[in-house]
Amino acid sequence: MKIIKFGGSSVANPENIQRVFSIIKEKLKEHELAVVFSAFGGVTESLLKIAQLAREGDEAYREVLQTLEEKHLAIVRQLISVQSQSTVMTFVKVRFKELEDLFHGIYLIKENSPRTLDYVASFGERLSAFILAESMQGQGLKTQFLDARDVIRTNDRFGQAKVDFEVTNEAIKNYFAKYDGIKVITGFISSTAKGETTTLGRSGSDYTAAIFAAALDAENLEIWTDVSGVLTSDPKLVYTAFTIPQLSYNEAMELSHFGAKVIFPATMQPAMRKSIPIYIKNTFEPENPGTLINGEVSPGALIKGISSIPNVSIVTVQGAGMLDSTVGTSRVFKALAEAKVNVLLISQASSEHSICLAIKTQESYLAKEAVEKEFFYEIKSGEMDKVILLHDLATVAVVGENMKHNPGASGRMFRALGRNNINVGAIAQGSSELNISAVIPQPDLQKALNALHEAFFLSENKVLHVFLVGVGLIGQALIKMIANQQQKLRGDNELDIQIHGMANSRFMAFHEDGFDLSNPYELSDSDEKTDLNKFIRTMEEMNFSNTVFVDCTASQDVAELYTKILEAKVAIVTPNKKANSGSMDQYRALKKLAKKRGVKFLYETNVAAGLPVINTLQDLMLSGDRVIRIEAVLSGSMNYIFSELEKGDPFSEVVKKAKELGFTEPDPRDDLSGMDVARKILILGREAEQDLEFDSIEIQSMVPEDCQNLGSVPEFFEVLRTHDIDFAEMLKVAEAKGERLRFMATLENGKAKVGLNSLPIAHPFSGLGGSDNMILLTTDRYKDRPMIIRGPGAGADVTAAGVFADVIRIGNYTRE
Ligand SMILES: NC(=O)C1=CN([C@@H]2O[C@H](COP(=O)(O)OP(=O)(O)OC[C@H]3O[C@@H](n4cnc5c(N)ncnc54)[C@H](O)[C@@H]3O)[C@@H](O)[C@H]2O)C=CC1
Ligand SMILES: N[C@@H](CC=O)C(=O)O
Repeated sequence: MKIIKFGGSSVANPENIQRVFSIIKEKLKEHELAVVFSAFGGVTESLLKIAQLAREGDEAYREVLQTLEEKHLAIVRQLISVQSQSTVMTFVKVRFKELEDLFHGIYLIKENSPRTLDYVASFGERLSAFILAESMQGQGLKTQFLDARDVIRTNDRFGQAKVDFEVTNEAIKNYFAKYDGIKVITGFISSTAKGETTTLGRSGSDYTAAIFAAALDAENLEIWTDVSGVLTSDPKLVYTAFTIPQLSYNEAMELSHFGAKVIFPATMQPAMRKSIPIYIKNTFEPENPGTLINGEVSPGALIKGISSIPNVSIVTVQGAGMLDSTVGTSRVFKALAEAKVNVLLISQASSEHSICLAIKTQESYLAKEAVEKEFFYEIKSGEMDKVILLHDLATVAVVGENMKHNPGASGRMFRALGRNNINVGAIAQGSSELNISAVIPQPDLQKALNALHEAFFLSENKVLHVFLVGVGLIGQALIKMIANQQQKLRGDNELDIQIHGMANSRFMAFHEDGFDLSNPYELSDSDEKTDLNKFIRTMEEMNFSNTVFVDCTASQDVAELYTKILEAKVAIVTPNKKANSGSMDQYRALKKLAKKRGVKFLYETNVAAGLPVINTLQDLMLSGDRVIRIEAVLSGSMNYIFSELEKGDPFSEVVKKAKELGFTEPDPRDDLSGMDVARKILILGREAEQDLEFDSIEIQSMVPEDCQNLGSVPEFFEVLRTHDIDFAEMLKVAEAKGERLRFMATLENGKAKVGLNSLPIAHPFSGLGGSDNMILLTTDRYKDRPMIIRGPGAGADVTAAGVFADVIRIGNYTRE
């Protein structure tokens, strides 16, 4: 014998009901069955709502009741053939007439006792199970409708009645011995010895099914619902959550205590006592094996699932009065029990001076009142403090029997939370080592769940969630690189990089599961106009763990958002120099903020694209070196322009070519004016721990005066042409001296200079061609011969590769 139970969503409408019938018919091929039904979806809520309206004297109750009757009659019409409809129609109409009288009574006497409400609610299952039994009969199945009030005996605690198992088990066995056919049973309802209708409380229909399974020593119990079993975490918050194939009874109970909603612990008890396996299955995906809950502890994974409870408060009771812990603690719990406050988690410091309780926020005020009343005199005398409430919190719990005697689970849990800057307010671990739970800030809940899910279930693959602003030359090259390397990184590096948000100056788009990079997304297809604040808001709302904001623009507006981004504990990677070349105070503030928030702010490509200049300088400084002098060619475009000029092409053409090759800034005047190089030497100076402001840099501009204030770049090129001859002349003068023109930056004694230099052929910079950069670092340690870093310092690929390397660095940093 199998007991199968279908919840309200499974029987919400005729289409779903037909699915249920198919499942039943399939099962009947191999097993004897008894079926428990909940009320049709939404019916119990409607009945209770009508009772409330009637009690409030609101005549609208009649209309809602009529709609409910029509809903049932419509189901009858659709499920039962015209010839067989009349008995069922009469059954339904008689029940609704009774309900009408009942509600009229409530309307008149304005009273809704728990006893009345139980009776009202009972109609939901009585109607659904009867209609479904008749309908199954119509489909050729031999059924026997059973109103569970005839067999389940309870006390008179209306709303949450306690079952008398001795009487109930006997009655069930007798009933099953007496009647043939598939028993179609009302869930949720029961009765007292006096015949008063009672209900079994939350998830009462599951409980009904478990009671029957235990009484009949069923082979197993199947709970059919609208999700595919118990998932590793809440799928609305963790998109990678998956079905747990098997759970022990203890694991299932622990998961549901901490918020997993599929099964309610009390309902499992009767089946658990008899070691009856419970399957949680999905009516809408019957082929999915779902979750098996039984007495076994399956080997393997350290934990089975992660559950959470939102809207939690910490209630702290403290003071010398607690020092006699046996008395203090017991008085706290007595007061809470009397106030019917449910305690989710308890944490007590070894000093026994205080006790910390996690309680649902809506009950926390009651808890405070109850405890302060209990300790009234101690608080008055100063022996105890007033109860402290801390709100806007949530609990997360990792659950699994394999944590028992296996070190590492708590380390992994708190490392994952710590790496994601999630503050832990209280911790508890039962001595059974079945769960470790922590209280965290509510706004961090989704991030925490994802971080834990990754740490425990996807630990081989660290997921990095990227939000990219600036999908121009560098941004596009970066996307291509990530797309090409995605598989390899997943395999060899166990790093999964997903892009969830993209924006250029016109449009933005988001993808919760990550864009499919093998199929490039065109931002122009998005109908969402770029709004940078909204971009950041959406990124925050997605609340992923390990989030990286990548800025591939040259925009000041984007740079100004960095503070907000770092405040949100999101890492930043950028080739954009604007933020680091603002004021010294701002530069320091960003670094300080990143450190404070524990997130990375990486900008290796601010100087010399992908060449390792900034990291090298930082390493030198960290290891105690001191920079004496920096001499450098820091502009790929300017080096290209002046070295190509030597081949005889006109200056304006060479500049155009540098732009086409992706060496220049979006506006090439930023290069020619020396501004871009000035920003770079400023950043290098600051990395060398020197206090430098942009205004102090001596800059020689190569932009002719009449080109400076022109609007568009094409206009600029037009006018620049008229100066080709001047640049050709400049080159001629240098060549006549046997020298080369190179655009250089120097920093010495706190003074930075940027400009064009005529250099002897033997100078190391004279040999530089193409977009090459060269940086000579003279330091205390590299005094006789400077350290040299040389290579291509501009271009889409080398820059994107540098940005990519910074992103990967963050992936490695966030790894356990
Ligand atoms: N080209 C190179 O070799 C190197 C470039 N860089 C830096 O990389 C950055 C990007 O350069 P490119 O890709 O060449 O520029 P680009 O002009 O090709 O692309 C810039 C992108 O940013 C977007 N954008 C601009 N302002 C925006 C705003 N306010 N909001 C949203 N999107 C905005 C544009 O729509 C475009 O998609 C610049 O900061 C540049 O200095 C750094 C090292 C080398
Ligand atoms: N425009 C720059 C590239 C980025 O920094 C250059 O020419 O070097």
